[in-house]
Amino acid sequence: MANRQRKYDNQVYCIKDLEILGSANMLKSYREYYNEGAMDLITLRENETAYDRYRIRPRVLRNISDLDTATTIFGTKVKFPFGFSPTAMHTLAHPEGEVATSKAAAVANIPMGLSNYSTIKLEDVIAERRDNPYAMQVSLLKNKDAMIQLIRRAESVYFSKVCSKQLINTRDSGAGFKALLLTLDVPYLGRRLNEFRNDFGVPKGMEYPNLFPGVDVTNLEDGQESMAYDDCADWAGVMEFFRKHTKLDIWGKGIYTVQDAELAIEHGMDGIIISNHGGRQLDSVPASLDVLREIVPVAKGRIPIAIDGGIRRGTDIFKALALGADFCFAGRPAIWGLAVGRSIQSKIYITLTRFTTIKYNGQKGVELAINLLYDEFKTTMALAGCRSVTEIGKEYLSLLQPTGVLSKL
Ligand SMILES: Cc1cc2nc3c(=O)[nH]c(=O)nc-3n(C[C@H](O)[C@H](O)[C@H](O)COP(=O)(O)O)c2cc1C
Ligand SMILES: CCCCCCC(=O)C(=O)O
Repeated sequence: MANRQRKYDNQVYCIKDLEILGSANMLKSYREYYNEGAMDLITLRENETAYDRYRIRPRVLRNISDLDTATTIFGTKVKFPFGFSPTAMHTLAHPEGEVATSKAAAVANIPMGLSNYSTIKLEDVIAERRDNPYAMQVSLLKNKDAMIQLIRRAESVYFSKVCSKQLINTRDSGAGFKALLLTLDVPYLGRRLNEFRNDFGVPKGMEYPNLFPGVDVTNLEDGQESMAYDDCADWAGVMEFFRKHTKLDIWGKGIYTVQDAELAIEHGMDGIIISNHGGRQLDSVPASLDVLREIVPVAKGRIPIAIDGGIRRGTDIFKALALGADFCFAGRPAIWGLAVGRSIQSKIYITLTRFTTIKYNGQKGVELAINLLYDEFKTTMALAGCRSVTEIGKEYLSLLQPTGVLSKL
């Protein structure tokens, strides 16, 4: 039983349970903002179901006693090939918001992408020394000053931090922001019908303290120019701007085609995330897993390839790696973990004999999400007979044809 954690809080045994319990803890308009996507949700659904078309082909008697799930991303060793995609406004799911998500990611030693629409200052998200890597997501805006001040702040958290009165160069420890994730697929926001139907809005006085510090975003007029997306952006201009303003690695997030993967390589990006924004931008685009299969034959080994969208199980992570991804991210599981955290009560000790109960523990909810995926991934590796992440390859998968026939990849 050593490899199995049988009892989880609140009867949550898999990410689906987490989704159900977390969703029940949220207001309808917030729940639908998080869980739904663009138009008829075709891509949103396919992101998940694409994984079900593959079957794992285990090998036996492989001596998996030294099984190692570790890998590297953004130049840093992490616990397993999984991290959090940047998602906006975590405080709508839990009052501790991105701080809770960050603490859980740090405890687990996995990477976290921080949205530029985070509702907590990036300096507070990384307030203590952490050894896991972070990536700052940047939307391409017309307002270049907003992006430049964001980059400066992300870099200064990365380069120098005072810990226990000692100045630490976090570049050496692996902590802090190591990369920018440029969101390439939002020249406009997608049409999310739930937001129209629910008249989705954020609470009065809310800010995006990383992009527009001090601005009450609920007071802005629709289409406010200072916050507008850059609909003139092109490859050369974007790369020139970011290379000029940062020393951090530059990853492109929102790659949907082989042609754009080629352009990312040609323009010297440091990595790509194959992503359709969790089905929230253009509906009817293919599942990200199907795009991965097209991109791997031309891009593998030339640029690090990550994927997000629909990853809900350890077997999904295994399948993406077997199809050639170097790393996997997911967005919504962190949100559901935060929301589940609303009903996790924790006892904290004040002295050796007295303790108090904290009602809301967002960090514990997010840790639950990570632990589930980690346990499932480790179990999958063990049962498939893979001792290290680099051993996972397409020989461990078959494609299940609609006829029921299994075909080799
Ligand atoms: C509620 C929500 C907010 C998001 N906000 C951002 C964002 O601010 N910037 C960004 O680049 N992507 C954003 N995304 C997209 C995620 O980074 C990621 O691509 C997506 O969640 C992956 O799909 P998954 O949720 O199925 O794992 C958001 C996604 C969700 C669900
Ligand atoms: C003006 C705030 C927009 C936040 C958008 C965040 C996002 O990308 C999402 O998918 O939602």
